[in-house]
Amino acid sequence: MERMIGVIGGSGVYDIDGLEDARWQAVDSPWGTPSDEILTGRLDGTKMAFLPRHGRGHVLSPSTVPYRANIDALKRLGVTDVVSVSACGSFREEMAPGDFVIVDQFIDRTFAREKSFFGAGCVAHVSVAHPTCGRLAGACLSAARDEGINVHEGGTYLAMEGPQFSSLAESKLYRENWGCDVIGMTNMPEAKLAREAELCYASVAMVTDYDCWHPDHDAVDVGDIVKTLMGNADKARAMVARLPALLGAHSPCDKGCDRALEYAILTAPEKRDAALLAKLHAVAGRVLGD
Ligand SMILES: CSC[C@H]1O[C@H](OP(=O)(O)O)[C@H](O)[C@@H]1O
Ligand SMILES: Nc1ncnc2[nH]cnc12
Repeated sequence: MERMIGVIGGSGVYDIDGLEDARWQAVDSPWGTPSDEILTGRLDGTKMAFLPRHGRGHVLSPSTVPYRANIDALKRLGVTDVVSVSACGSFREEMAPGDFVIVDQFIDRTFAREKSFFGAGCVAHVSVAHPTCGRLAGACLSAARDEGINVHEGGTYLAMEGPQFSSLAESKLYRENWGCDVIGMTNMPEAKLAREAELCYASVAMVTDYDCWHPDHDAVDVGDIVKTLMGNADKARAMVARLPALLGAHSPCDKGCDRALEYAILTAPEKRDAALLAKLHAVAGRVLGD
């Protein structure tokens, strides 16, 4: 198997540069239409695929991003490693606007999204105790450090439904009682779906603001966010450009992300739903067979 790095670009990140043989291609998925066409090409010889999460021109809200179609489409293209780059608010003074956080935990407060490829007719339960891939996250950390970015290793990301930002009471709850470090609206269920699809997943959260808990920042202002976003997006592209050299050739994931479904499917083979199995072909074909 050949390594292919998939990058899901969040707010402000609608393309990546420097790809050889670059082309935007439509990918069909039985889970719906992905957020946009996918930009494919090679970087330092490594296969790359880039998908703008909200679509070019930012047309999709966090609740309407087709998370299942996106992950399925990346898997269909041959992606082995998914790097999510996202804008986020910060709950920590030391995680300042412009800093990057290599997220390693999530609290999922989203409620209006499809969260699994599995369901009636093929039930599966994967572990998300460690929802990001330590190896891929480590490469992102090194890439960001090498780029001179102020980057924090580890952090808990509160995934909220949105699209409105948090109230002050929510912001204080997440920060003071739940110990969260950053907040955003998109990494869930994306990370859960990547795990179900046996893809390594890392989340690079790029701080744009202090949410509303901070005494000097009364409310989140999208105008301020956009100013910070532009600088963050340039840094993200530079960080991504360093990943092929850091990751090298493909090898089985030492954290087991690529075998997440090994013992996850509970539905007896004779009770499985043929239509659902057909939809699961790209995501779970390794364990379901043909
Ligand atoms: C920039 S305002 C809030 C918006 O930005 C983040 O999106 P993404 O995670 O795709 O970068 C945040 O989650 C909200 O969707
Ligand atoms: N404060 C915040 N809350 C939720 N999502 C965000 N994305 C960027 N800043 C955010």
